[in-house]
Amino acid sequence: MGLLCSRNSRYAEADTEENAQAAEIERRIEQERKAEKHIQKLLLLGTGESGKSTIFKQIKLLFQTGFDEEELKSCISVIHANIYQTIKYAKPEKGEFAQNELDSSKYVLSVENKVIGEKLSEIGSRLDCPCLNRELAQEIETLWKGSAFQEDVLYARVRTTGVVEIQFSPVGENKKSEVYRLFDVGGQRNERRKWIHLFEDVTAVIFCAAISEYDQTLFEDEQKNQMVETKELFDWVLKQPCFEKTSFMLFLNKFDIFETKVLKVPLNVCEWFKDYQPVSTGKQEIEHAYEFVKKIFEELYFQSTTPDRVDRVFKIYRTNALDQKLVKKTFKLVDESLRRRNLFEAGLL
Ligand SMILES: Nc1nc2c(ncn2[C@@H]2O[C@H](COP(=O)(O)OP(=O)(O)OP(=O)(O)O)[C@@H](O)[C@H]2O)c(=O)[nH]1
Ligand SMILES: [Mg+2]
Repeated sequence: MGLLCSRNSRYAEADTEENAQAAEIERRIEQERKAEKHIQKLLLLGTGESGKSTIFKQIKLLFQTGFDEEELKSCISVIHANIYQTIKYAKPEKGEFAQNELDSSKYVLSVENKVIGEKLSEIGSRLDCPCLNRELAQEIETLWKGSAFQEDVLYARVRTTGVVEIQFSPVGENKKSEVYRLFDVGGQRNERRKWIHLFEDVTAVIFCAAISEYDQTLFEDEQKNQMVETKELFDWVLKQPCFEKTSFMLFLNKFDIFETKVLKVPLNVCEWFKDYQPVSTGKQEIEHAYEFVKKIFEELYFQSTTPDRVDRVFKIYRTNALDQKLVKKTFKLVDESLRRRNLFEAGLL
């Protein structure tokens, strides 16, 4: 018996040693794999409600299939906030959702998902919210994968606090292991002091400006026009010493709202756009107004960029963050532009 025990313990020791060696090899392989990859840091910046998190969610849906514990937790709160809207096909409350009319046909839940949704919603409303267990996690995952829920999550307005990050590679494009780390931050004034911690080694800033906000005031300060706040923030970001070589991708977002609004509310209600003169009606007028806004942002960019930074990359994109195809197309352009930049810097272009 004693002999057996000591033999067993020797086997166990050998096993542990082998395991440790295997773990060490795996660690080294992983280290080498990481070193081979070219990690690029992207920051989503912009004022509150400009659409940063919506872009972030879209990119996540496009490039990441995994589902981690943190997501499961935040999922419960989103479900609780929104599931009743989904289940009852009720119109969302103003301010909580995107400002467009919802197509209720997209929101039909399966019977199974409806039952799960109601259960989770009840849990979310309890003060003693239980810990996540396997069963709950599976149910959340089932609900999460439903198309109605994916739509709902995109429309949900959850103000970001702190910093959220994903890492991904644009796959399926026959490209080398290019890896992006994308950061989403809160855009409201009290959140912006946290940004500075992220400003080192940034490959590109994706600056979101909601161009439909020209007649709106800030959530944090009802006296302040949102577009003027965006102007001041963009100017501040452009002048940051850390961004000397950083590329700037300006997303003129919420174009879908802009195109209907601009025909009803003249652009020049905003003091930054006071020189705007409408020239036409319909589609032509929309294009004219958009080009005006684009030009004004371009002028601001060049005014705020000192001569030693003129070789920074600066691109402007017209976006609607709710449109996944458009976000995909836009991100592809961003990706191409950054790759070209890398080749140029490496002297290969
Ligand atoms: N119609 C429309 N709605 C949008 C668009 N982009 C975002 N939204 C909606 O606008 C609201 C605010 O979007 P968020 O992505 O949460 O904004 P944010 O910039 O992350 O805001 P903070 O976290 O406060 O900084 C949400 O209800 C979105 O669904 C867009 O292009 N078009
Ligand atoms: Mg956000």
